[in-house]
Amino acid sequence: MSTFSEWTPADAGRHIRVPVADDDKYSRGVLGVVTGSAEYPGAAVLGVEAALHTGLGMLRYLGPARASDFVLQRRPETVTAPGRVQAWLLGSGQDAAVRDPETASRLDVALHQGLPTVIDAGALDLVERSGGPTIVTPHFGELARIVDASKEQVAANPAAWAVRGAEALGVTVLLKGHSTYVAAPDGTRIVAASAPAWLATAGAGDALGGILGALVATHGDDIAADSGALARLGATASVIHGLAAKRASAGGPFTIVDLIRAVPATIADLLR
Ligand SMILES: NC(=O)C1=CN([C@@H]2O[C@H](COP(=O)(O)OP(=O)(O)OC[C@H]3O[C@@H](n4cnc5c(N)ncnc54)[C@H](OP(=O)(O)O)[C@@H]3O)[C@@H](O)[C@H]2O)[C@@H](O)CC1
Ligand SMILES: Nc1ncnc2c1ncn2[C@@H]1O[C@H](COP(=O)(O)OP(=O)(O)O)[C@@H](O)[C@H]1O
Repeated sequence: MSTFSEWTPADAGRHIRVPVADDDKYSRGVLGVVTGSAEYPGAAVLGVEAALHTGLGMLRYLGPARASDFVLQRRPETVTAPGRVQAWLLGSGQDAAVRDPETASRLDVALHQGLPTVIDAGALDLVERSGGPTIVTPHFGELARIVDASKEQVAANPAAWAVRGAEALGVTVLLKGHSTYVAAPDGTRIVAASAPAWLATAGAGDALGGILGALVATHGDDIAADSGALARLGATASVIHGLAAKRASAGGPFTIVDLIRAVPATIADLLR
């Protein structure tokens, strides 16, 4: 049985890139995002919001028109024209069974660029086409589907199934739950457990995807140099997400928009 090391706030603080005087919006990192659908436009809004609150140079949103309209209404900072990106966030709020042809084509183009890629929800079935360093973010039900197990089997031993997933898929697996297990094909094994159970609410995973997408877009060099970097960034995203949830909660319920609003102050605390 592999040993998972616990990711602390101090570890997370060391994996947040702070802009320097020479930076511009391109050097900080550009994230391309193909998420959301006519059925689930809210997932696109939450992922974009979360990425922008985590900090990055630019976000290009290239999802379906209905979702794009909502994203722009909420975040006019978003760029909706195609162009160069350093990383991709794909799949949140999409259903593989009803994917429209334009979104399918945009996912395909993204997956073939060989860039660091975060794959969530409806794009999980496309993982084999991903040409770059890849991290997938399934919940128990989604991992069970991918590795052909039952949800009960995964729930009974999530650490072991995260490892099995990483071995079977050959990519880094971030398995979401009360404790989040991150396993990479190179043997990196990390667990993050900072979230209150109030976080078990719709849209929480979409926000995690955005936080992770921003961290991946701003750490291109580290990811190219180190096969365990994506796992460490995944665990960092999970710690930021969990601590922002705690801050939004203050012991009670909260909305995912509240969690996202708490992300900048959470990051500032981690950097102190
Ligand atoms: N505002 C928006 O636009 C939102 C949009 N969203 C988007 O909706 C899409 C569908 O996502 P989804 O997770 O609801 O369904 P899906 O992947 O088909 O699950 C399959 C089965 O797995 C199980 N299961 C589910 N969750 C589990 C868990 N945490 N832990 C363990 N098991 C779990 C459960 O099986 P059961 O327990 O019923 O046997 C379920 O039936 C997706 O694209 C997402 O991004 C949401 O993010 C919400 C906000
Ligand atoms: N009981 C729990 N305690 C703490 N965090 C949880 C709990 N259940 C789920 N989470 C977190 O909430 C998020 C749920 O993600 P996901 O299932 O993809 O939801 P959605 O698709 O609705 O966004 C994950 O980040 C997971 O780690």
